[in-house]
Amino acid sequence: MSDIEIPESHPRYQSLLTRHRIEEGVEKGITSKQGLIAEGRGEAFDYLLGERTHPAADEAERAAAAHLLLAEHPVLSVNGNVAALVPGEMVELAAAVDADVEVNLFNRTEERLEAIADHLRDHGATEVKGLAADGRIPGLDHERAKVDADGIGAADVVLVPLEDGDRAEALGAMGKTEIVIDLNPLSRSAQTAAVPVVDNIMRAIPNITAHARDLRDAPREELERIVAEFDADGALAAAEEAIRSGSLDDAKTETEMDAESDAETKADADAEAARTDN
Ligand SMILES: Nc1ncnc2c1ncn2[C@@H]1O[C@H](COP(=O)(O)OP(=O)(O)OP(=O)(O)O)[C@@H](O)[C@H]1O
Ligand SMILES: CC(C)(COP(=O)(O)O)[C@@H](O)C(=O)O
Ligand code: BAL
Repeated sequence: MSDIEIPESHPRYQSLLTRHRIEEGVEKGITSKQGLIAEGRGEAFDYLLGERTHPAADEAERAAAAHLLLAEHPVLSVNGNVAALVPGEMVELAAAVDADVEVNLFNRTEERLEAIADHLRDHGATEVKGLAADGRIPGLDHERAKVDADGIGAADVVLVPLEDGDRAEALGAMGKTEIVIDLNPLSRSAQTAAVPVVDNIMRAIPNITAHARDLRDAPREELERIVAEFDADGALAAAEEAIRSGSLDDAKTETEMDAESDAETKADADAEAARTDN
């Protein structure tokens, strides 16, 4: 990694930190060079989204937590970018929802598989799947088809961050519920997901974990209600609207908008009353 220190006061500190983690990931043999390009694409969308978690993404993160808690066998898929950016956070989420962690790579090499598994173990993972690769996802011709039969192969809910739509579609065809994290609301993976989380993985994973901890003791009915009420198309539309309007900083939930409109009506009425009094 370059030795340049980024001051925390820099206005784009988080984004620069992210670049450095990816750069370091490449140097350690964890992230592919393609990962640098994928990071650049993600950054562009994050810039347009105001580099923050908007209310629709937070709702998706809560729905993701509910799905993971309800699952019989949840699995968190890890590629070279995910391992470089959020290794400890993925291990923490796995512990919070009792999920397996499985390495699954597009640019698959044995060296990188081993390096990522070691890196996850260094961050507290006790078991890392993906090295057996004794299962296959039907209908995929590339390396992402290789999965562990008792990992992604047997999962009912899979978290697939930051990757191509092909596998998201193929996993859906296998009847698995997919949670996708992708900053591009137009990507095929986000469009295919049961729960598209349009947010930076650096913010999304800790927030899903926080929701999971909050919901850990919730009755099953409440988790099922959160899952049933989640609107995937609405979440994608809200993200696209935030990008197009450039007004994410002002993005409000409907409740906030209603409250504001009530306040404005009251202010108008007060002003009118004051005029009448004079
Ligand atoms: N830090 C990040 N957090 C969340 N998403 C990210 C991050 N970095 C990159 N991305 C997103 O990850 C995706 C990686 O690109 P990839 O090439 O695998 O998919 P794609 O071919 O664009 O997707 P699709 O086939 O789904 O349309 C991009 O959509 C990019 O916006
Ligand atoms: C670079 C990456 C985001 C991940 O690649 P890997 O770590 O090989 O699964 C890939 O999906 C891509 O967009 O090209
Ligand atoms: N866009 C590269 C292929 C993949 O992520 O699966």
